[in-house]
Amino acid sequence: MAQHTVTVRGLVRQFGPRRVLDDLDLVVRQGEFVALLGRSGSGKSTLLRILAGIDRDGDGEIAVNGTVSVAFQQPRLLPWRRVWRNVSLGLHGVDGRSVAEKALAEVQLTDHAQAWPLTLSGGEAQRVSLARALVREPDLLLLDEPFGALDALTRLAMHRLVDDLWQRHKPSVLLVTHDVDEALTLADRVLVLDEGRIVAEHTPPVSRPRRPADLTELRARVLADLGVTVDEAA
Ligand SMILES: Nc1ncnc2c1ncn2[C@@H]1O[C@H](COP(=O)(O)OP(=O)(O)OP(=O)(O)O)[C@@H](O)[C@H]1O
Repeated sequence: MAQHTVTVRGLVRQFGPRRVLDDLDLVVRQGEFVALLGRSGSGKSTLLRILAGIDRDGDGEIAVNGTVSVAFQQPRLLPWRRVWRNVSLGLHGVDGRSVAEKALAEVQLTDHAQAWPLTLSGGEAQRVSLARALVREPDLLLLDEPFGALDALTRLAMHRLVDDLWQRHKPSVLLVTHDVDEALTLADRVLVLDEGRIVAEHTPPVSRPRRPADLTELRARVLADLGVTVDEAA
């Protein structure tokens, strides 16, 4: 039987008196793309930080099988290092330059390997951040609102890129997002977090790329789970 990349049971994370995560269960299967939706403050980033090992104060069973890379909403590049060095930072025992160039080619940034981060557009910087995550060939890719700060067109291009990278490398992915369409377009399973637990789970059609027209009904159901009512007449 295939092993799960993430198994979480009974996870509790408390800040003072407030239980942000409250007896949460979650499984991410090997090679599965899971999106996590939830209202602001529902604990999505907290969960990701716990899975990434950045926050070690969660109680419960947390098993992450394999290597993990994280990409955040802000690319967090080091401005004093060239793009390729940002990508290869922290890699040991390999030719950093050539693995960085390979990862940059995957995100179509070959021409920017020598550039300084401050000369990049927002979308380019976010692609560097993705290259940096991919260069480690992670078993689990944690994406925390990675496209939230991008304009709509760049975001669509990033969706295509991530879909393509995922299909080629098949890491397990846990994507935190506010964007219902992003979740429904990219993920195998869409989870809704509320009151510290997963309260709903949806499975978009398996076909890829997914057409917005195929997702209308599902979008309304997910929005209802999030407490948003859709005006049918709109
Ligand atoms: N270090 C901390 N100390 C105290 N409270 C915290 C801390 N980190 C997070 N919280 C609280 O936990 C709750 C969940 O925060 P988290 O960032 O996980 O939410 P989120 O679902 O990712 O929100 P958003 O969608 O707005 O990014 C919030 O109410 C936040 O104020």
